[in-house]
Amino acid sequence: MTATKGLEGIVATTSSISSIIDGVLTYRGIDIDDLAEHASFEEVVYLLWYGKLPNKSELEQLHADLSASAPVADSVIQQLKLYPKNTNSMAALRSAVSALALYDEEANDMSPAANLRKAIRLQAQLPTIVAAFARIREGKEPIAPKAGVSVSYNFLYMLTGNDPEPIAVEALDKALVLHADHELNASTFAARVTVATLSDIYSGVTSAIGALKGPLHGGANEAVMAMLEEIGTSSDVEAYINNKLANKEKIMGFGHRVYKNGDPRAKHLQKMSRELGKITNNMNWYDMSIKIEELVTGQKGLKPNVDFYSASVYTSLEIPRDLFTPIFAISRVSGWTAHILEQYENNRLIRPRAEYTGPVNQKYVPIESR
Ligand SMILES: CC(=O)SCCNC(=O)CCNC(=O)[C@H](O)C(C)(C)COP(=O)(O)OP(=O)(O)OC[C@H]1O[C@@H](n2cnc3c(N)ncnc32)[C@H](O)[C@@H]1OP(=O)(O)O
Ligand SMILES: O=C([O-])CC(=O)C(=O)O
Repeated sequence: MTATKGLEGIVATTSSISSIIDGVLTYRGIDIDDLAEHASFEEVVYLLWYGKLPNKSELEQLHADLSASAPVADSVIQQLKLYPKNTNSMAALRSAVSALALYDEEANDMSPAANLRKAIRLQAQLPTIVAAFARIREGKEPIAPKAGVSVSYNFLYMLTGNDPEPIAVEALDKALVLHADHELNASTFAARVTVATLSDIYSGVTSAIGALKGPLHGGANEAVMAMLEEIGTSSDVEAYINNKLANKEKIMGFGHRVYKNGDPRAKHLQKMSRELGKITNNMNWYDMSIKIEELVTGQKGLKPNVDFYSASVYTSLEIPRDLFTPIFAISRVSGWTAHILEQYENNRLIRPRAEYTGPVNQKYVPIESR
């Protein structure tokens, strides 16, 4: 038995949800470029869950269901108020999502219909939790979700209490479309491993949030912004990046386990970053990002991944840096739940093997002889 480090190249499941073939990302067979251009986030959520684009009435029903499910149990909001004010935002989200299960009477109902209802509640309630957490830690009251608006609109509204600008809603919506699913990435795999024991959907999503939090995965978008802030201006980019590369340090937001010729989502986010920079009259983050890309791609051949330009996009939308990864979760919960439902449909326990590298032929030594 020989281990493959990081399971690179191992095909661990079949799935009909999303694919990356020859560098092309599709959701249910539709190219991400097509979806980024034309689809709303809710259409993508429907596509991931049901395997087809919704017609008008199906989409209206999904909007209505998400709207009706967006309010979060008051007990969970009260718990958020008890978290230390400096709690890591992904730790808060992980804990609150785990707590949602305690107040859901269907939490352990494993029927497909109940699991779909829980997927809707999870999709609807993650934005409410993230926005409530962001306000509570600033000493403000959470804002109740608004009925009849999109997930993107509602999230921005609940964050600030103001009706967001259409351009901001459009930008966030496109970012959510781009982040919704990604084959067997680490957090989706974590979700599938958890529910393959026939554990519940809340346990699966809680595992996934824990996996997304790390800086090698979803946490990279916050690390990118921390880097941009640390560098400060375009004129300091070259020295900073050269020094990092000389020290063999990783540049966050670059590289990918699967894409070696570039992440197809990055160009959409780069374009959004430029457009939002122009609109907000602050091209600094975009200009720095372009310079970093030139240096890292030029010297290492590494291309930006989805996390790189999303950092400057969210900053232009005036979203605090430590909400970037929770926003990733707000989008990716659509993919996680689609994969969880698919796992339940055709389940088998996921239990690989380890190549043992420890000592052999050891004997128990009585404690007085050690
Ligand atoms: C949504 C997402 O999860 S997208 C990924 C987000 N993560 C990041 O942006 C973090 C930075 N990137 C990375 O750490 C990696 O590229 C990963 C984790 C994304 C992929 O990792 P792996 O497939 O395991 O590649 P691995 O880390 O082994 O890198 C291969 C080589 O490229 C180098 N490399 C990979 N990424 C980077 C980077 N961002 N900066 C500098 N060097 C890098 C590694 O140091 C390694 O070099 P070596 O062979 O000389 O040791
Ligand atoms: O697929 C991966 O390994 C990481 C990624 O880009 C994602 O989850 O969107």
